[in-house]
Amino acid sequence: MNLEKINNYPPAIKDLSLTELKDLAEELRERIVATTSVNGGHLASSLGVVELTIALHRVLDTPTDKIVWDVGHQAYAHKLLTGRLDRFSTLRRLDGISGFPKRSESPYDAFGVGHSSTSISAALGMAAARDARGGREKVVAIIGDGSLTSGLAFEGLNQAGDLKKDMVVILNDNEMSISPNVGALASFLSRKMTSDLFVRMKKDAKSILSGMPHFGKDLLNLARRAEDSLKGFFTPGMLFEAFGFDYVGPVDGHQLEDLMETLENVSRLKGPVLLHVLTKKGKGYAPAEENPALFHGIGPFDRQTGQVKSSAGGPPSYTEVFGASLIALAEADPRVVAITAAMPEGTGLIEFSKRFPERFFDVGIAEQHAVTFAAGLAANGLRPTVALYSTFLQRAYDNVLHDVCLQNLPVTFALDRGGLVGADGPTHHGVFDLSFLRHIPNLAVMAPRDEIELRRAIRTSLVAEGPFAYRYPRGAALGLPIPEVIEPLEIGRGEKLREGTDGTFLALGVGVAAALEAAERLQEEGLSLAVVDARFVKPLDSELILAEARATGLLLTVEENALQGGFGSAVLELLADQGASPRVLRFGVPDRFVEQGTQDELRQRIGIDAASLVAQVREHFAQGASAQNSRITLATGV
Ligand SMILES: Cc1ncc(C[n+]2csc(CCOP(=O)(O)OP(=O)(O)O)c2C)c(N)n1
Ligand SMILES: CC(=O)[C@@H](O)[C@H](O)COP(=O)(O)O
Ligand SMILES: [Mg+2]
Repeated sequence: MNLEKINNYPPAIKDLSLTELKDLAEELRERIVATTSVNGGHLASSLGVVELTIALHRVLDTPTDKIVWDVGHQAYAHKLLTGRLDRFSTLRRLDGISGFPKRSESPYDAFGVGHSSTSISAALGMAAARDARGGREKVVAIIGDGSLTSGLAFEGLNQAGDLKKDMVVILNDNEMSISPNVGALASFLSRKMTSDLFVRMKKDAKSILSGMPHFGKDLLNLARRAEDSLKGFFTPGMLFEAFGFDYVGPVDGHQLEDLMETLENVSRLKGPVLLHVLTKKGKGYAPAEENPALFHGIGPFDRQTGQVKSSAGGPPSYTEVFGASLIALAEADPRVVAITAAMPEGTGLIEFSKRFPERFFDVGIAEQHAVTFAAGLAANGLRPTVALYSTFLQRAYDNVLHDVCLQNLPVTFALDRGGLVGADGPTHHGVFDLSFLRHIPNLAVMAPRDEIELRRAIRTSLVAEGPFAYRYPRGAALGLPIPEVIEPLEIGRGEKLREGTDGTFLALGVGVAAALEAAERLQEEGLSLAVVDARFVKPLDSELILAEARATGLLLTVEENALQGGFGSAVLELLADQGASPRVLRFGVPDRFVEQGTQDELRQRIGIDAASLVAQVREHFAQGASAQNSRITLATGV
């Protein structure tokens, strides 16, 4: 098998014949489909770049030459061609190989990634470093048409055109982001538009020229010769050439021979070059070709039928609850509008977009713009909800602070995938939001414990006078019956859920269920723990927290967020400011990046699931007097 040969020695790809390379493409597709059907993963994007990946490794001298993937969700073939065949079955699993390129995993992974639109900037930095130290390696960035919609990509293009470093940017154009691409750039890149325009122009020119009596024929021949440059002028080449790039393409991204030849030529050119490659998302696996959005990032599926192995009939996901609830509230209030940054499916806004097309905005992969755009909407009378994955809001910190909160505008941040997300790993865990939001003045920040509280949070956010953020986890809600009337929350007010005398769990979000279960189990061991859902990280329910500090003298904070600067930190600040001195144990995400795994595995590993809480609290009480020597304990997990 060609793949096995290459696995033992990646440069062996240079010795394969064209037929063997084509067979290799089949082997790669087979392996990618087989593994993702079991593990889940980013199937459609990876299938789309199989030939491109082969061509890159065939033409370049990796790992000396640098391949910089954008987002990195399409890099499965790259992994298989660079010594990770044996471990590929562990893709996205606990202690397995990552779903994204990762420098610590392989020297072939030139740059770690997971968030989009970083490739051009990173590749340019590498090219500048190469020149500074007199190196000779080639640098190639591969960016998708969706990722190109981000401002960051254009910042990279802008500087690259100015620095004129030798580098290649490959635009992998499949006309899709996760969903079909949006925005003016998408229409500009559109194959239909460019080809229609070109054909029409050619036709018009031909009939005008051939109608001229004397020199019409000569002109027609001249025009034919000029066809290539004319085509370049009226295709996306125009855009990239304005940025100082040489534009080559479009090239069929599934024709291996042409692709290798073009890449060979392009990699010898001086200065920045943009190679435009046309690919098909999901190529080679019919269900993914037919439904690339579903197979963008998919859970385990039956590879014969393409049917997703879902837990149908279970409770709705938090994402679905959010989407349905926002629709209900939008029906009653015409000022309610929703914004997504290229993730209408992921954030549960597809139904909203159909129901209220005029009140729904997909801004592309442009989180910073999404937030400032929302600020503009709010400044002019609307009630925008910006629905983003928590991890992607990290991009827009200043926009939240400067454009929304400083002006106290009523913008809502609906932060999906708050906490540990699972298989996507450290690039995607939403475990920093409570820390990076809670110090911003005017912003209320809360984490609902279940779907009823999420509905209440949504309702509250739309009547709040200023900005409001709520974050909720990836995955299924608890399946609670939804009351007919959803009451808004009192901002800054927690709720005591369980009485106890030996200590108090102060929890929020998914931590509440874990604390309740732990308290229940500890009761059986003779320990009486109260449980409070703090709800808000800001404003804190200081009254309730101080009362518990006085009543039980032991506070156990539980959060699925970084311990640094998170909820537990906020409690400590409150206690210090008030001169209160209960014993405090903090449970949360330790000061390191958490790897991939299922959410349950990760919670267990860092010690915030119910069983781990029980064990740690039991140990605390067992230690008795010696533990009293230190007043604050960090529960850091293993
Ligand atoms: C900053 C950021 N926002 C959103 C995402 C989620 N996301 C991952 S891939 C993707 C679509 C990328 O489209 P494209 O670059 O065209 O790649 P394709 O999947 O089409 O190959 C999106 C929106 C992300 N990874 N990073
Ligand atoms: C690569 C990327 O950023 C997205 O595709 C992300 O992996 C989606 O995550 P969910 O599966 O949680 O929607
Ligand atoms: Mg794309």
